[in-house]
Amino acid sequence: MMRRNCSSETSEYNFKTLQVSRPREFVVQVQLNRPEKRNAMNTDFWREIRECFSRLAVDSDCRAVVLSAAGKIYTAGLDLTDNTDVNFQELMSPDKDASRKAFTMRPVIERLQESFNVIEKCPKPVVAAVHSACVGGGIDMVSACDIRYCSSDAWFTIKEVDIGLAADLGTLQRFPKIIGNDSLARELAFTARKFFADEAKQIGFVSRIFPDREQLIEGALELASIIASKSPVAVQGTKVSMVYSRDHTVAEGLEHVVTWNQGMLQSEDVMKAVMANMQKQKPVFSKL
Ligand SMILES: CC/C=C\C=C\CC(=O)SCCNC(=O)CCNC(=O)[C@H](O)C(C)(C)COP(=O)(O)OP(=O)(O)OC[C@H]1O[C@@H](n2cnc3c(N)ncnc32)[C@H](O)[C@@H]1OP(=O)(O)O
Repeated sequence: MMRRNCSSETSEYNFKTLQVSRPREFVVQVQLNRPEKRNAMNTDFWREIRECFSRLAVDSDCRAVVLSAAGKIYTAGLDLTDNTDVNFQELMSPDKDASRKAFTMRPVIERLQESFNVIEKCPKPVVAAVHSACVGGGIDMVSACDIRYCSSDAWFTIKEVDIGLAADLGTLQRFPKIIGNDSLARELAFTARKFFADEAKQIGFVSRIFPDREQLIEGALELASIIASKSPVAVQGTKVSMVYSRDHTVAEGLEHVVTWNQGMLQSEDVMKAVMANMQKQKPVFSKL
């Protein structure tokens, strides 16, 4: 496959906690980049990941995303030292009425949820490339991705019960559907038991394991590159339809894709793809 290396960092994605680059044609790599704090999710992160994926959603030079992380581990989850978004001390203080504190918390949690919902709403497929530890909020995040790959040293924990919380950023909603085993999902969420790469693959949480981080990133970029070589109209329609269908009946999903394709079948990409297929050539699709 032809590889145009566009590895330079992109000036339009200038963040403190994320490093964004374009390592392959139409592929964007978003790297969690606070390694000294084990990529713990602080207030800058919650804002930046929201901004980043909102922009990628409408970036015509992006057709697939790899979500990786710099440093020793993938992520330690919620930054337990940052009380900007969630101030546990203030919440426990008896000075303010409980229901008023609850009303204040609601939009805060909704905003944090949106930080990962944007990954699912982004129509470009997102491949999570997980090495070493993926803790708490990390499971929320990668559960919102389309595909998960990991390295053989990876381990995961739905850690929230250990800090006295019910996970509230998507794990409890998405994880059981990903693994298709409600009993095991509950076991892992009730106990915070660590599960390692082999079990993650066996239960369907990740689809491939690579020997180390380097080969993991290479494998994830290769996959993203293949996805990016296909019609963006077809790929993005496929993601939108699969996300919709997960949460609806078969009949509703079919109705949705009829409505989608009654417009999208008019795409020039259909003819280009068919012709290229017949002529055994590689199609070139214009930007979307
Ligand atoms: C409304 C609620 C929204 C979201 C909720 C999400 C829930 C969660 O995410 S629950 C999970 C919370 N996270 C944890 O409990 C993990 C705590 N960290 C660890 O267990 C370990 O750090 C480790 C992940 C296993 C990694 O170990 P190691 O590689 O040995 O690193 P350390 O020496 O422990 O840490 C290095 C450095 O990073 C800081 N750090 C690590 N984790 C966090 C964290 N979660 N929050 C803030 N800071 C963290 C650690 O303090 C060290 O900092 P120094 O300045 O070097 O001391």
